[in-house]
Amino acid sequence: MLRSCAARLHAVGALRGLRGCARPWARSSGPAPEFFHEDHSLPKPSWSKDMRLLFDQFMKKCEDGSWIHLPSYNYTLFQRSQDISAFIHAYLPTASKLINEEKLLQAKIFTRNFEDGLGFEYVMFYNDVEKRVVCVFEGGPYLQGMPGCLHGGAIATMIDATVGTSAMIAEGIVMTANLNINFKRPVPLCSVVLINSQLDKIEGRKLFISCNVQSVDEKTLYTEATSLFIKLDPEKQV
Ligand SMILES: CCCCCCCCCCCC(=O)SCCNC(=O)CCNC(=O)[C@H](O)C(C)(C)COP(=O)(O)OP(=O)(O)OC[C@H]1O[C@@H](n2cnc3c(N)ncnc32)[C@H](O)[C@@H]1OP(=O)(O)O
Repeated sequence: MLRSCAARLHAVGALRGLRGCARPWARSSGPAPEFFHEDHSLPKPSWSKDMRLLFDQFMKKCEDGSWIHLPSYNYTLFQRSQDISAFIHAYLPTASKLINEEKLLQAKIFTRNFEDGLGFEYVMFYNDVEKRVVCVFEGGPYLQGMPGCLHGGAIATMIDATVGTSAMIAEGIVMTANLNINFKRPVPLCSVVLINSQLDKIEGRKLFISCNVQSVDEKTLYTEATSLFIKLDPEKQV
């Protein structure tokens, strides 16, 4: 079991551009640039007390191996342009006709490219037995929607990232087909929330993952969501 869990986390690593992972579509090899080495899910001076407290609590749970801390980087997928190109041609051939490959060299994960403390601050943990990914998330002042509240799109983004991580761990290369969100209470800007996701079932290429967003004391249920992810089939012309 640990072996298969490690294999799937390895797949997530590959998706995030970690070094040394098997990438069947990759045509080149060699060391990754330095920017891949910074794990953005580790404590920073800009983190709030609540964020740090929850990080420490989850890291404690990681000690017996039941939970795993998931690293996170600010550049996406692959470190070399030919890798990106090979991936897109293999998995997204229709989209590839419209993609400007020069611009791809500048691509970054948008949740990881705000100044520290101003945008998305988050860290995820994974429990293989329970098939859960939990994200500790604090939305900074640049994510305001209604005055004093987190923008719904920012919440949707982090839900997508959390359930997407769960889907990638389970099945590798997936895309969101459906994300259904009920916003039940406004999330206060700059507060820490817990995004709890649960892999409910897998049917063929379809992965069903549910999710909720709660306050740290678990007294307020802010948001509930369900999602459908589809494992990409390189034989299909998506
Ligand atoms: C990187 C590290 C960062 C860190 C990790 C961060 C993670 C972030 C995750 C972000 C992920 C995204 O936002 S992805 C971006 C947003 N999503 C997209 O752009 C996807 C756009 N849609 C598509 O490309 C396509 O529709 C796909 C790939 C989803 C599915 O196309 P397909 O492969 O041709 O599959 P298809 O045959 O149509 O469907 C397969 C089965 O699923 C069903 N199905 C398909 N879509 C739906 C649907 N919306 N609702 C219900 N059912 C559906 C079909 O009926 C069928 O069921 P049956 O007949 O078999 O029963």
